[in-house]
Amino acid sequence: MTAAQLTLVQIDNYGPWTVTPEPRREMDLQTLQSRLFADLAQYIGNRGGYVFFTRFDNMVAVTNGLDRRDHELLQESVGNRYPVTVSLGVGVDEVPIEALETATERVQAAGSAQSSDRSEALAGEFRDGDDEGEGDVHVAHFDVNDATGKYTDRLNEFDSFINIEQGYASLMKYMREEHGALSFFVGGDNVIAACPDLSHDEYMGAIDHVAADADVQLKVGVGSGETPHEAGYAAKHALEDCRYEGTLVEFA
Ligand SMILES: Nc1nc2c(ncn2[C@@H]2O[C@H](COP(=O)(O)OP(=O)(O)OP(=O)(O)O)[C@@H](O)[C@H]2O)c(=O)[nH]1
Repeated sequence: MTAAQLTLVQIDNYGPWTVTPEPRREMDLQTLQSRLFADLAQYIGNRGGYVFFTRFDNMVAVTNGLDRRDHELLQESVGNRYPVTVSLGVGVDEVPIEALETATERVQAAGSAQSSDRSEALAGEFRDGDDEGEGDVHVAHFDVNDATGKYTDRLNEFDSFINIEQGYASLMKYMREEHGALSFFVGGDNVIAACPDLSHDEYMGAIDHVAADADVQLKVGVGSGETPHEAGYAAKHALEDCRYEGTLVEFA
């Protein structure tokens, strides 16, 4: 059986901190946020997980392979090195959005995002990493066809960005609503999605939808594995197969 373990990372009481004792310089906040994301990417990535920056004050991670102790150490390390702390909620489900719902409810139950009483909450269930038979996580790596020729080499960066973001917005909504999948922009023209077990036709449906809705042509490689890294790495290979075969959907 497939099951994704999702972790919501939420900075504790960040809103008030950004304006106390008076508004902080924006580029200092940007530096903090991007460094925190980089640290999470390294910590979680080294353990086979994936993390996405989403809104920076809240980040979403796929943490199959990370146990409670890994989460505790992450909180301790952030707390030691940053002027902010993070709360973590963890959920497990075949459908990624359901796992994230559970993870989110657990953080919300511990207190508001803007409560000075909540600090380093950790709540959740963890997949048993010892159980090899527990099943795979599915990762889809979407990429815009010839983004370089269509956008990067032709348009200014802002208009390229609008085109890519429109495709992303269309895809993320469709995948969430139709399949409970979570799609995240990861830079360039790339979107990585944590998905349930979907068929070739279901991925084709997503690609057709984005082409009609946002006039952006995607292709996708899909991989499965015990950890997000294994699944995502296989997905990258499948995407290379798309390039080689000239196809729009390939499974590793
Ligand atoms: N995050 C991430 N970004 C990537 C990856 N591969 C490419 N990119 C980004 O995507 C941009 C475009 O690269 P490609 O997707 O290879 O180029 P393309 O013009 O769309 O060509 P085709 O994908 O072959 O149609 C690059 O400048 C990178 O920023 C990847 O595996 N991960």
